[in-house]
Amino acid sequence: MNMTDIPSFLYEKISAAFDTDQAERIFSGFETAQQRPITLRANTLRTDADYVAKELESAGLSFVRVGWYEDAFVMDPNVRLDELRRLPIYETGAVYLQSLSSMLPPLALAPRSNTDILDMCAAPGGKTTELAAIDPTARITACEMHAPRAERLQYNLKKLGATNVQVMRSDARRLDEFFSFDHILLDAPCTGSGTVRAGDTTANERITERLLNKVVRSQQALLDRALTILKPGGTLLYSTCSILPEENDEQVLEALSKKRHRTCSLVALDPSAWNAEPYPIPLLLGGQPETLSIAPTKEFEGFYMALIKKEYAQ
Ligand SMILES: C[S@@+](CC[C@H](N)C(=O)[O-])C[C@H]1O[C@@H](n2cnc3c(N)ncnc32)[C@H](O)[C@@H]1O
Repeated sequence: MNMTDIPSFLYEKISAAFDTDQAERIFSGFETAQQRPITLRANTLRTDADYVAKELESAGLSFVRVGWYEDAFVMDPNVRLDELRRLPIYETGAVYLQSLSSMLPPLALAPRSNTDILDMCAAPGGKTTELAAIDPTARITACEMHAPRAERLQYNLKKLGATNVQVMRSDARRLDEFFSFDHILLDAPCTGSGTVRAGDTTANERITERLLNKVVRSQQALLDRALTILKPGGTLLYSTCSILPEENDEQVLEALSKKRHRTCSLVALDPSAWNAEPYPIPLLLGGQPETLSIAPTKEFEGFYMALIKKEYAQ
């Protein structure tokens, strides 16, 4: 493989953070990502997965259903975006184009029914709408700081029929302690290092030390706030589409080491929940045993998840 196809900063970071086998897996994942097929989620707020399957078949678009999630579809590599976008199921919000990795956090959070949920960094709303579909009885607050992205979020919520969601256009780092939630999804801003495709000429300018330092600061502040406004007895799912330990395990362990968060601890995520064929999740090895790092592959973006529980104070 030609290493000049991978951003040089990222190449060095990955080589330093992982053993040779895992680093090679990541680099070859970036290579095969060039052929990543389109994936989508049936939006059960509008329809069900069998109806989506029938509509795709009658449009002559081939797909494979995913073993661990009945609403997930992997399209044949020959299916083009414009073919999908023309379909009534796309126009009416019966499907949402979403990567397989990014379907995992709402499933891993697995909210109890009829609870208060905060999606802290929500736009464009893939995971918000998935949460809304998982539990239409939930009261979901979707926070987004950037105005144009908040508008996109609002648009997607309406299109997909997620009526149990309130949008809050604010900086989630400053959410008042007056708010509290049973479940929080913190899908943090990140370098996007897991989504790199070899040969992407813009990635070298995008993924830099400066960006890493900026997102690490923001992740720290967001995680600190999330742990503060999580209700005792509640759970927080932290995720990034990065594979760098600075944004993932190191970030989570640093937050949990703070005295003020002593009632919070990691809950082990069980990878066997997403092990079914076809498309079992490809795990990266060597991280914290309770958390999950997903290797970039042809079908999956590199991704990270950690689940945290807050106990009642003694
Ligand atoms: C990784 S994206 C979220 C993707 C989204 N969860 C989804 O599944 O569609 C991170 C989002 O967080 C927003 N963001 C970044 N910093 C924020 C902050 N301090 N408060 C609220 N939103 C923030 C960004 O504008 C971006 O839309």
